[in-house]
Amino acid sequence: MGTPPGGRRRERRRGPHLRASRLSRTGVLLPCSSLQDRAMEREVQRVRQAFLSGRSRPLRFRLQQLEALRRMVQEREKDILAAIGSDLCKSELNAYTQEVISVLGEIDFMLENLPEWVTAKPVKKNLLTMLDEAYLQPQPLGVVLIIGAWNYPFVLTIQPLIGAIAAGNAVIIKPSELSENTATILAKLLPQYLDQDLYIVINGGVEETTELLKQRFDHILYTGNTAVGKIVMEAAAKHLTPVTLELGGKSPCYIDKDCDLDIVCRRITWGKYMNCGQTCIAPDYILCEASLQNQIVQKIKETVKEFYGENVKESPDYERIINRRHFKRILSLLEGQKIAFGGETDEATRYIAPTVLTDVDPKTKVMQEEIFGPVLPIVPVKNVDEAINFINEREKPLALYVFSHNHKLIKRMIDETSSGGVTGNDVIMHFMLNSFPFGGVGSSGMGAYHGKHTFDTFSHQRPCLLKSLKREGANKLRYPPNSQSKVDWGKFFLLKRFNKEKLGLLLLTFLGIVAAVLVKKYQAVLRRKALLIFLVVHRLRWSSKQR
Ligand SMILES: NC(=O)c1ccc[n+]([C@@H]2O[C@H](COP(=O)([O-])OP(=O)(O)OC[C@H]3O[C@@H](n4cnc5c(N)ncnc54)[C@H](O)[C@@H]3O)[C@@H](O)[C@H]2O)c1
Ligand SMILES: CCCCCCCC=O
Repeated sequence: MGTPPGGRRRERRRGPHLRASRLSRTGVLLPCSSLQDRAMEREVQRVRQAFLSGRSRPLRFRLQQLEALRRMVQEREKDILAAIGSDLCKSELNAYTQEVISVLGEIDFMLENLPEWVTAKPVKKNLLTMLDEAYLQPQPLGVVLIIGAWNYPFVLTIQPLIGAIAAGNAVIIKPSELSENTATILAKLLPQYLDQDLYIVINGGVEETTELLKQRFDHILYTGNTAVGKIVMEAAAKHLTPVTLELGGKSPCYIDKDCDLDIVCRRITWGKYMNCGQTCIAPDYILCEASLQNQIVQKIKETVKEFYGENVKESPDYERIINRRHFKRILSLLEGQKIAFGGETDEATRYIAPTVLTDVDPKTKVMQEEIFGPVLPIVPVKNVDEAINFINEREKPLALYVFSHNHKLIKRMIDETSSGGVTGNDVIMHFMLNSFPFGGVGSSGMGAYHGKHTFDTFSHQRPCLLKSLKREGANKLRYPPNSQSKVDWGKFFLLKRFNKEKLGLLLLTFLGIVAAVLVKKYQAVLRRKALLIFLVVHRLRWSSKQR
């Protein structure tokens, strides 16, 4: 890992030093802005040409690229863990469990399921199309832009990449400049393992991201804050590019009286202070009855000691705030608050101790913005009704947590509120199940990914209807001149619903036709005649019922 916890840390220059270099295949950038614009355009063009060559589409190629990506993660594991470690002061073990495992699991899942996902799926047909071929064919969208976040800089960039490759797209990856070491290692390693024209990394700061966003993409997946999410969506709108926005928000955590507080506080402590609170789905604040407050503080305090020892600063499991700007922002949230526990800070190492605030006034700053740091406010409420109102009066959060032995209460919370995802009696864990789509709702985001959902996000489900140039007789019904009889036939074909009995009858008719096909000489004629007789009989019965 990089700088050891508690050791001296150098505040790195971010953005500017990345900008002060030339844009190349390994993802570094030019100094002069007009040169940079053109270079950016050329890079996107190069990726588009590679996509148009068609080589990203065959299943075999996608599987090979995913296998190469898995090899990269396995062979260069130490470098990847060191980069993550330097960015967030994270131990190798934590970097592995919080980032690398999910990536490996996602690649394996794709490799296992991709052959099935890429195949065309037949769809249900109606009377009009029953003799035609009708199926959905997933197809790649084209050139996808992935803008990553710094808080889990590896998994939040590579997990979408896996799905984009699986879906057959070309991809431009823009890692966050705040996690500079991971950004650099991605730009170095990816071209060594993946097709160098189809999948490229572009590094840089806000200026470069702004420039990049002027280009036309076929989909943009952005992970980060809501304000930048709006900038991304506005830029995408200029090209009518669809977006997936993985944003943040204040994820509430309601603790009911009827629960086991020891277990509840252990789970909350884990989810809140992991990665020093810099987790998009960390419980942002607690809602509970005032009488529970002191016990919760006490139990969180005990758990912090159990997890990180007497001196949290020395724990290899406790990370640091990403930069000075965020450090100062989090400190400003403590002003005027009652610190029940924690509150120690060290600017030189960007250390903020696990902290709990009690009796927090909802009007204060700490309750107005996403905390994204190791500060946990407790807001007392009278009961579950007040908690539900509290949540519903605010923006829709990315996650919601509710703790109770009372299953009905949990269900009620789910029914009467809205959030990107929910976990009952735990935190974070819905992120780990890739059959769930991961994403927000309202101001916490739009669209989702993980597992098959990523494949779907980066695919177009193309409806394909293949008709024969024969059987023109039936088509006469839709050609002018129109008549009442044609309208009646049209109504029959489009509005008629068969119940199960009638479907059975239809099946029998077809079986009869099949038998006829086997024994008779003129099978095609027979089949059409039998079908016609069946349809005429049904149409007449249906018309007489209508009257
Ligand atoms: N939903 C999720 O999966 C998820 C995951 C991680 C983080 N988040 C959210 O991200 C937020 C923290 O990340 P952050 O906001 O510090 O990320 P950030 O500021 O690093 O932004 C991420 C990317 O946006 C670009 N960017 C920043 N400002 C820009 C601008 N003005 N114009 C164009 N591009 C710009 C950056 O270059 C970077 O690549 C939190 O709100 C957190 O909840 C969400
Ligand atoms: C093991 C925990 C991973 C959590 C990742 C959350 C992504 C959002 O910040």
